[in-house]
Amino acid sequence: MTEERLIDAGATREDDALEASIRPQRLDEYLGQAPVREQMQIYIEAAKGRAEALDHVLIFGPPGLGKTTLSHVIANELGVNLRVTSGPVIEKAGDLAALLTNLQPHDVLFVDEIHRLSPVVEEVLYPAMEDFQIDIMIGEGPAARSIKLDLPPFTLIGATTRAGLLTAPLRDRFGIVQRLEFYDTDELTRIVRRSARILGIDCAAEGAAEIARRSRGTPRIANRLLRRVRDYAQVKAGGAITREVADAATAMLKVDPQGFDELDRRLIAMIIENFDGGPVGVESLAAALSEERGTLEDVVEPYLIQQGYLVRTARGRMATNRAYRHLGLKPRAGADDLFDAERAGPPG
Ligand SMILES: Nc1ncnc2c1ncn2[C@@H]1O[C@H](COP(=O)(O)OP(=O)(O)OP(=O)(O)O)[C@@H](O)[C@H]1O
Ligand SMILES: [Mg+2]
Repeated sequence: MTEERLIDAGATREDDALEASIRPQRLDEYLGQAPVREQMQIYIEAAKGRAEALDHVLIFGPPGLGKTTLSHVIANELGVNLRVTSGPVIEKAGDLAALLTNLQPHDVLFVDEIHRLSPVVEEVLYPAMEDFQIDIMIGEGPAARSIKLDLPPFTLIGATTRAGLLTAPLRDRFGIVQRLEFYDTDELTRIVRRSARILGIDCAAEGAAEIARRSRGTPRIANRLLRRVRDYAQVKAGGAITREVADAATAMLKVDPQGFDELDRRLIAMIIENFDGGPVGVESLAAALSEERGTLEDVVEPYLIQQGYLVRTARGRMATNRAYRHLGLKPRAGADDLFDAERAGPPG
């Protein structure tokens, strides 16, 4: 993919630039995700009340739903420093040791893409998480010996789009596991209105709702669409984002009313037109679409499944009747009954 997709949930440079001003800092600005927010509020207050480090937190969910944001919010609410790193960046055990030994008591160490830690580094992390201790090797050859170092009590926050790729021992060491869900239209509407307020954009409630509906359940996309619609409003409509303006702007941007992007549509069309509606294995699908299997599994499928356009069955992916209708095709007779029966089986 060379061209940047408007609806792509991944972060871009422009996102990064505006990020600082609109990223929620406190729990009460973190909209939606009510169960996560309520639980975290209790855990944070309890840890502070006991003057302890918060238990380690694993946050998982598709790109752009607020994993990084939540980790910042948690550190802010705890009133501690946040150190940020990521799985692929920590190459050697020594890199991790250096990070850990530099923490202040109760600090948060945020490890993004934690499923990409190397096994050697992961080994160092286990005793660090469990006992706040690390074993490091001093010297080389026959004279080498390992010494134990005490660490300050700290909180590890791990984020991943792929909880399934985490090793069991690592997963087990997180006392708190939070799964982020796609946002509904009301929640995204509130997020758009909040961002508009901060960026000084004149945006009516119905305009915000229109943007929210087309944002693929994802705050990052909602914020990005808001900026593009603002451009349109400024040049074509005197600045204010009304429902009509949001409609016209998103139509110009060719954003699907369902918020689907090009890849969503290609995937649905591929299953229906080339694989007769499925079931088709994810590898075949990835090859046919010239996409990586991981992209399909982490980025594309979760939303399509949540919206009921796709099901994962033991034998592969299948398009639902809703997917047929989305492409303006006639559903296969009795197809969804079959899916319902198969949905009960293990995912494949
Ligand atoms: N609950 C929320 N309320 C308001 N805005 C949010 C919320 N969650 C995320 N955002 C906004 O969405 C943007 C993307 O969120 P974030 O960077 O935390 O996603 P992520 O899950 O870490 O994505 P990735 O997997 O790509 O790292 C942020 O700029 C933030 O402003
Ligand atoms: Mg992130």
